[in-house]
Amino acid sequence: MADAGGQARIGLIGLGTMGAALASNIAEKGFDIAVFNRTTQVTRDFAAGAGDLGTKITPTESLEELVAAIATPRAIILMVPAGQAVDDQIYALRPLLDAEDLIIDCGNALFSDTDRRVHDNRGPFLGVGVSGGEEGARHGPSIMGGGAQEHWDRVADIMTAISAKHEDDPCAALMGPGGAGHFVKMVHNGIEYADMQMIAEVYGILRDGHGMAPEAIGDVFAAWDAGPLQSYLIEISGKVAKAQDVATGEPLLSVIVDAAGQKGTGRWTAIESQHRLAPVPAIEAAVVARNLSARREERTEGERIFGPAPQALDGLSHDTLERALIAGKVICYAQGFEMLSAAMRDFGWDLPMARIAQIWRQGCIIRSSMLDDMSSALADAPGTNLMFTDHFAAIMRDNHQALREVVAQAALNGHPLPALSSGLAYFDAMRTARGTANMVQGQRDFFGLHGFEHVNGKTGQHGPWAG
Ligand SMILES: NC(=O)C1=CN([C@@H]2O[C@H](COP(=O)(O)OP(=O)(O)OC[C@H]3O[C@@H](n4cnc5c(N)ncnc54)[C@H](OP(=O)(O)O)[C@@H]3O)[C@@H](O)[C@H]2O)C=CC1
Ligand SMILES: O=C(CO)[C@H](O)[C@H](O)COP(=O)(O)O
Repeated sequence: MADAGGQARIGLIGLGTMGAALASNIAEKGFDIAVFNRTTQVTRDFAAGAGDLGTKITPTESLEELVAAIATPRAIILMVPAGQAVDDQIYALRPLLDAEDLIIDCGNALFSDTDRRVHDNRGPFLGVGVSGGEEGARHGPSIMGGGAQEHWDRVADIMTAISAKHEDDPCAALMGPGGAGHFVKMVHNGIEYADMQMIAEVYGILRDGHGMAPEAIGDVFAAWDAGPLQSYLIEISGKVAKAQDVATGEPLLSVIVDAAGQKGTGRWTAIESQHRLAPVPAIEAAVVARNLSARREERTEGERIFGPAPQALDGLSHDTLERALIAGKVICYAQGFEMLSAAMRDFGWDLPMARIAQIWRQGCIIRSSMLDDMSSALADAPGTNLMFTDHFAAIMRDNHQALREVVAQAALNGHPLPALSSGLAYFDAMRTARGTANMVQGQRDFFGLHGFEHVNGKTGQHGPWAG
């Protein structure tokens, strides 16, 4: 689909893991694409390895050459690290572009940066969240667009064509204006963090509590992947557990250091949730767990001082663990969707909540068989916490006791379960009509005359201590 002058329909900058895969996907769907990478050899290698797709790909070795290779009005995708690299790239590109040329940041930008870039009046800009890792980018990611409708419309055919499909329904949509697309992608990653952490916590119980070998743990996850927990993350956890280290023949898990990396999207979700007064404790706990995992020397010293914590734990069946994870999974998504609701309220966005659940059904990291029902639940009861919708309330009724048993047994036997336990506390707090914040209000009024609301509805009340 080159234009009459033989120019490319779209350009892409950044041929790393995601950019190379996305460029190949775009070319495969029939769109001519011009590509550029900071390190020229990467561009040459990419073009040399493009095979049949080579006829659709124009490799370029300068920004000027890239810009000249794209039909006007131009559209150029950025697939470079979030932050300064994106600003630098925009700064370098804009002087070479026409006023109506569109820049599309498909990396994991902080949504407020995207908001700033959309509104900086330097030219059309979209911030687009892309999920699915390298495989998704190559064969069909989930795509969450943000920016003006008229700008999205200019590339909607490409976004739709390259996206994952769920029974022919494309997993690509415009979420809203400004940074809405990157906000939704950030929350997607927050849910991803919490779900991954809960799976890792159950892995710990199977390993340290039940003394199971990785291969056998992989079988358990594989069996769960055929039931209500069916999801990409459960599937790959089974595969990770079964993988072997090529050099030693040992289970791969036994040679991987227990310190989790992070690029920031989970941390941003946790921080932003506080600004929005949107409780997402399971997501926060997952971020904390990654931070704790990095404290390897201190953890080793702690074990020397106190002895190893996790003890054998025979009382929990696989069925109970599966049920606990089912409840945990619902809680992860409930917290994520609640955060999206808070963003709608605070930013005046009209996020398509049910559609978001639909475009997460394929292509993205948190794809799960539960998302079909989540989409229906969010459509039927907009604004309702997912845990309180008919379908998911029934799931929580059936499974929260298992989550309780797992958290209780784990606590008694020294297994740290930060995400599962905070998920349970969230559930219990959200089902308690009369909580304990009356005490906090009493304390605040005692030391600071902050006032409290009386149960009779009168506000600005004070205790006797206030005189
Ligand atoms: N990996 C994943 O699973 C996913 C990643 N993302 C997001 O996609 C974006 C790209 O990630 P990924 O492909 O994994 O990253 P990689 O590290 O694989 O690739 C980064 C690319 O950006 C280029 N680059 C780096 N710094 C600069 C700079 N200062 N100026 C210009 N170009 C630069 C690199 O060029 P060079 O060859 O010269 O180094 C390379 O082409 C990130 O925002 C990431 O968060 C989103 C979803 C999934
Ligand atoms: O966006 C992604 C998946 O959806 C990226 O893989 C991201 O890098 C994952 O986050 P982190 O590196 O912090 O684990």
